[in-house]
Amino acid sequence: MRTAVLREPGRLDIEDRPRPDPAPDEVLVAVGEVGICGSDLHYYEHGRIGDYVVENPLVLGHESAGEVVAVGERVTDLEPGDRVALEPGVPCRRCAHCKRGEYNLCPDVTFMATPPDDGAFAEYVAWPADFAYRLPDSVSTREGALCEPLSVGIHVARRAEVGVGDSVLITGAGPIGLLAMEAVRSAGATDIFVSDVVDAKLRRAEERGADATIDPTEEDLGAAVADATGGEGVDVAIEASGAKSAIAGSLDAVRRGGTVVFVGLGDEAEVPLDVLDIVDNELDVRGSFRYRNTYPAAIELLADGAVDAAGIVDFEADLEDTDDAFQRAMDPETVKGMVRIGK
Ligand SMILES: NC(=O)c1ccc[n+]([C@@H]2O[C@H](COP(=O)([O-])OP(=O)(O)OC[C@H]3O[C@@H](n4cnc5c(N)ncnc54)[C@H](O)[C@@H]3O)[C@@H](O)[C@H]2O)c1
Ligand SMILES: C[C@@H](O)[C@H](N)C(=O)O
Repeated sequence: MRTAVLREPGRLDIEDRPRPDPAPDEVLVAVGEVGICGSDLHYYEHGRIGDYVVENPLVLGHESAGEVVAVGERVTDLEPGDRVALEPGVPCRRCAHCKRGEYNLCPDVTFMATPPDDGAFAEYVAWPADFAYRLPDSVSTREGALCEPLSVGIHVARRAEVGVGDSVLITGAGPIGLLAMEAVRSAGATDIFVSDVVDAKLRRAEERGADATIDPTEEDLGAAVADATGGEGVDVAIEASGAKSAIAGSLDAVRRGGTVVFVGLGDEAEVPLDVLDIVDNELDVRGSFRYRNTYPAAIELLADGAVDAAGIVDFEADLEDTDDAFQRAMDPETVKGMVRIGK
């Protein structure tokens, strides 16, 4: 089968590899579409993310969906012909976190395209059947692949406990910020503000229904949000850029008693926080890491037409052109590129 393999930073080669066989609990999936994520781009550019270093050739891609072509002998609920979205992180199922149900925190997770585990820029992937979710006819294979970043958005909306009528600020209008916007809207948020430093991203957020957009290089984020909320601040701020200034700005923009959730992963891990401000204003400050139990909700939301995930896509490319597609995806105005492999 053909695969796109990262052998050294800045170079993806198309290579033949043996087609995997499904284990007894696995399905063999003919991959249809795969999204290019910021973390794929980071491995492509730098060959590492923090302690995860690409030491051996690595197949990138973890936002994937496709068609089941074979099932292992113990798989009873999927069959060849089913289209499925693949949840890329498979936890150990045994540790304390897994037992508590917070399997996204499992330290022994196998996560596609995270060294040393290969991802989905390949014609076939063998994957545990319970992490493959059947797609109804009303959900396209592309939308199935986008269940992954949508899941990040759903988890952050859940972590923020967004409620009906809430006002929400989202800093960063990349795929995560834009899909968090879809998730918080479907959770009942009515006033959604989005900030970004790239004009095209702000326009994109407006087209997709943001009530107001803010460029923090042109106006003070906290002041702009205060103006728009009668001086009070938003109920919830979701930080989805990783930028140091947005981290501080999201704390300024939230109302007393409000909630700030950090989902962005910046290059700088240490950022000064005014703890007295957090205490005095009784803020809930939380992190949000990947997701758990979100795929069924993502698929339901897509099937109901409650969220638009495919609308974030700027372009698609064939597997052979994955390297070019990565170059295009690095343009700051691009939100999402997809690689089409099969049906
Ligand atoms: N916690 C998790 O589980 C998780 C999962 C996926 C991605 N992430 C992280 O979430 C962040 C968003 O992911 P993405 O794929 O959308 O990334 P992205 O790089 O495509 O989007 C980030 C956006 O933030 C904007 N930005 C930069 N500086 C800003 C500022 N000061 N204020 C407002 N916006 C600013 C950029 O212009 C860009 O549009 C990244 O840091 C990523 O690493 C975290
Ligand atoms: C969750 C996923 O989208 C993210 N890029 C990660 O590797 O953690």
